[in-house]
Amino acid sequence: MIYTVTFNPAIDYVVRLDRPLEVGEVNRAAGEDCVLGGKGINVSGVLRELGCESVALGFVAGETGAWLERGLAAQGLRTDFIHLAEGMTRINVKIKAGTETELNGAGPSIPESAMQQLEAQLDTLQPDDILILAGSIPKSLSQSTYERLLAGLEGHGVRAVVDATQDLLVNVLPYHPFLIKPNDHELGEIVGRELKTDEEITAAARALQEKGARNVLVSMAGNGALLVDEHGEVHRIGCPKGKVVNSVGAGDSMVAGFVAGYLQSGSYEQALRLGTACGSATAFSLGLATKEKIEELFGQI
Ligand SMILES: Nc1ncnc2c1ncn2[C@@H]1O[C@H](COP(=O)(O)OP(=O)(O)O)[C@@H](O)[C@H]1O
Ligand SMILES: O=P(O)(O)OC[C@H]1O[C@](O)(COP(=O)(O)O)[C@@H](O)[C@@H]1O
Repeated sequence: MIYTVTFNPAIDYVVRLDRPLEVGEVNRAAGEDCVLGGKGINVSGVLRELGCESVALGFVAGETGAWLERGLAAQGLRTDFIHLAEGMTRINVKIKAGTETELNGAGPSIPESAMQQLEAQLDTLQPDDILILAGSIPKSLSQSTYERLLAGLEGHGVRAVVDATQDLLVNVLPYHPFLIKPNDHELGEIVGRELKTDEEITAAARALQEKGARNVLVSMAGNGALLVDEHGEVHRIGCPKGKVVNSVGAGDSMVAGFVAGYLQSGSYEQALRLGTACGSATAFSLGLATKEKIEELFGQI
């Protein structure tokens, strides 16, 4: 079974302007949509489109949390969220005005008792299960939070996928995650320099492998992606052509496609192709990638 964990789920409030955003002024939207999101939840949504079952775990709170949970159930997603007694699941504002501006909320605090509930859920995972830890954590938690979960699972034979930034990601490397997926900017932040060429990206990805990561997938938005696999082989892929509508969730879609592709084929090359089809299918759609859009783009890669 595949489990995704979203510590800080979100309702993505996507607002479209038909002119550039004017900071400090009243801006009137041309239209708006609400998308139920958060990185792990997005991964679960795209996995479902690919015919892979998953359970979305994580923390929800308040009326927005109830809305999120109800909405995901209506979409047919399996969830097993922990309910926090205080606070509210955040609303993240995504402004599409030619360029994309994001305003992501802080999210509710997660008390130690709720952390322990999550650990009890993860204790039931079986060898060969896949655990996907994706997204930020509320400020109240330490940057060793993902590390703590992987330390607790050592020896269980669970394969971990981690999509996070900075220390939250770096701290899990000694636990040999099966896959990490920084984008090129996040990878640059980790190694402390701007990465401009494929050679520089490859060298930085290898540095994270030396610290313990098995496969490092570096996404580069419209420039495609680069994978350094666990055998040291470098795979480079571009993107299919299309009109970008909303790239929120493209990275999560790529993670879903990569995992599903690898489970189906055992091939990193195929995993990268399906990951790319899913990432671009989301970038070219208002919400997340659909099965039809993924199949259409997969045929073009
Ligand atoms: N503008 C785009 N055009 C085509 N494909 C895209 C675009 N943006 C993202 N994608 C696809 O989605 C993948 C992940 O996107 P990226 O923006 O790098 O992830 P993240 O959201 O994690 O920063 C890319 O590698 C690519 O396959
Ligand atoms: O565009 P990406 O990186 O795939 O992720 C998009 C998702 O991540 C979020 O931006 C939240 O990100 P964080 O958890 O890192 O704050 C959600 O609002 C959105 O659904």
